[in-house]
Amino acid sequence: FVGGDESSLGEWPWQVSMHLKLTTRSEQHACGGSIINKQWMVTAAHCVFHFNKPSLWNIYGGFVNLSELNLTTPFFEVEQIIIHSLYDATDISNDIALLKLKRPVLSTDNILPICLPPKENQLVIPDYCWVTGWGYTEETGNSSNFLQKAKLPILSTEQCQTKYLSKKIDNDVVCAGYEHGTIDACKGDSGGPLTCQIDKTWYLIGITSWGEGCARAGKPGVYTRVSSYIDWIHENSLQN
Ligand SMILES: Cc1c(O)cccc1C(=O)Nc1cccc2ccc(C(=N)N)cc12
Repeated sequence: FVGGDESSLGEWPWQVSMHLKLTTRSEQHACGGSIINKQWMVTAAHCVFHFNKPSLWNIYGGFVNLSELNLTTPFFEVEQIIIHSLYDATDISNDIALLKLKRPVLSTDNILPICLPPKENQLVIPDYCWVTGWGYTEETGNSSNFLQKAKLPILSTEQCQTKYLSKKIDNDVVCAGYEHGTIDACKGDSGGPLTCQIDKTWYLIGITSWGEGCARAGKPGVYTRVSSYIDWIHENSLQN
């Protein structure tokens, strides 16, 4: 995340780090994700599209400092990966996936689910919301050890379309960012949450998806609009 501040433990208890196992003994943070109930988490489809074997992933929750993790740190294993059937890598549409965890998440002070918004836009989204992640701190940089956070202004669909004239910006995404750039999500933040506090409750409004470069002026971040996928989430994450 570019231009953010360090988060404290328990501030974003739904945030998880998805570690991709490259070899039997090495893994690395690849994407963020959000816990939505005791058995399921949501992330971006582009995080898992080429790595859709559940055994490739170790999910870490309840911490803010990546460098604290070691081979004895407990993690959640993935039982099932469900990628939206309409995910399209060319225009990065329907960039959403569900991961079923092998064991239920026991909520602690530092691990709690985030609320899903009601479907369609029944909620009034505030002018500013929060984005968090361990992604690149510069466009050509590398991941941050500490979970970063920043408050970003929410753009209207029309405003965002004017920033990306060659792309399709519709109501299935939500854009966030300052006109001058400077503060923005980046590679490695993908799949993580855009959360808004509405009447004292935190809701998962967006999933970090893409942007042209990172923190560039006039190039806001683009997030999957979660309220457009509530039926899909409920249909696919049946808690049996
Ligand atoms: C293509 C690319 C890189 O290779 C390295 C860093 C960034 C990029 C890039 O253009 N954008 C991106 C690539 C992958 C995930 C991204 C997530 C968020 C944003 C954002 N600005 N909100 C940009 C992303």
